[in-house]
Amino acid sequence: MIVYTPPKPATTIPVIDLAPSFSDDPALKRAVAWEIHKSARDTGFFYIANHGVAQELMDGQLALARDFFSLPLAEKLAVDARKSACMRGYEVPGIQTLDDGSPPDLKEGFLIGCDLDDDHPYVRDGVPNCGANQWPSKPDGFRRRYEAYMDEMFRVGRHLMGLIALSLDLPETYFADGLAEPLFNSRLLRYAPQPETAAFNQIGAGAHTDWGMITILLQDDVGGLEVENAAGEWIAAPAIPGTFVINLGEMVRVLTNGLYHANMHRVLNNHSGRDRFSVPTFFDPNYFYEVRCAPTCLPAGGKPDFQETTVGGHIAEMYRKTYGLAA
Ligand SMILES: O=C(O)CCC(=O)C(=O)O
Ligand SMILES: [Fe+2]
Repeated sequence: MIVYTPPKPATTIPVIDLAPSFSDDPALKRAVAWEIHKSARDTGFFYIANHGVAQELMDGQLALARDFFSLPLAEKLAVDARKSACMRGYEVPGIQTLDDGSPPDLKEGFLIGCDLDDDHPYVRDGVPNCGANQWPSKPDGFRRRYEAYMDEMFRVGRHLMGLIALSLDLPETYFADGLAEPLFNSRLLRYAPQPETAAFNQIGAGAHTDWGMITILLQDDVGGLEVENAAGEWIAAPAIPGTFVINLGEMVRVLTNGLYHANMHRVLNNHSGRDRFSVPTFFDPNYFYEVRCAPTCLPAGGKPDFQETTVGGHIAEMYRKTYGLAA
């Protein structure tokens, strides 16, 4: 097991330069993996810079969100997620409650995931949350633009999973079995300025932890994302030009026996007077990949504290809970 103790509760989220991790020099890769290790032991959040995603593509994806949400309501409702058995498409404000017990989130969204047609064995077998996307006819090129963005998210997601493996003293290819066809969900989000009439504790996105392995978040310059540190204080994760925010989800806790954190975070949009747009992409190994404690995260003879689980099963369960779909 790797010995490291975070010195004190974080007050900021670190920026990790990925450039050396694309080199063939193992020492350079390991140095980046070590930076990931430290932030994963701390808040489980870090920014990545020099990831290779073109600024144009990042700006274009935020523009796609703005263009879609600016459509008249009737056009957005043409792809209403409530019509989709696998929750794809437009999410009206208030449809999700990420913080159980609080009022619904104020955000408005659009969700895509693995695009599986009716003949796919998962769909035929009724595997929860599997099926086809609902693509809107406007704005122009919506599907092409979103898919081009996702190609890059797959590249970054696979690369990060390799670095996370290295950061745990595992081979870089440790997750390769599960990453040929990753399970992913990605969403466009719009956070209108919080109305004065909002209920107590009703915010853009209620406090929650993410459900899968890693989240790759693109955000505009409005700000409002906050992360809970080890002292229980909310610290800001403001926009830093050219970066993505990466955070670890609940599956990483299982993988590392709690060594790496999947911290609470939330979104407020109280002060800007503008809409905030963001694009979180949830990147995971395939649906039936079994997540269990990695051999390097247990002392010899130790028993893991967390039950092993499949990525897809856990995510489907969390959809049911947060969208009020529980049977
Ligand atoms: O919009 C954001 O900045 C974060 C969104 C988020 O935490 C989520 O969708 O899980
Ligand atoms: Fe989240």
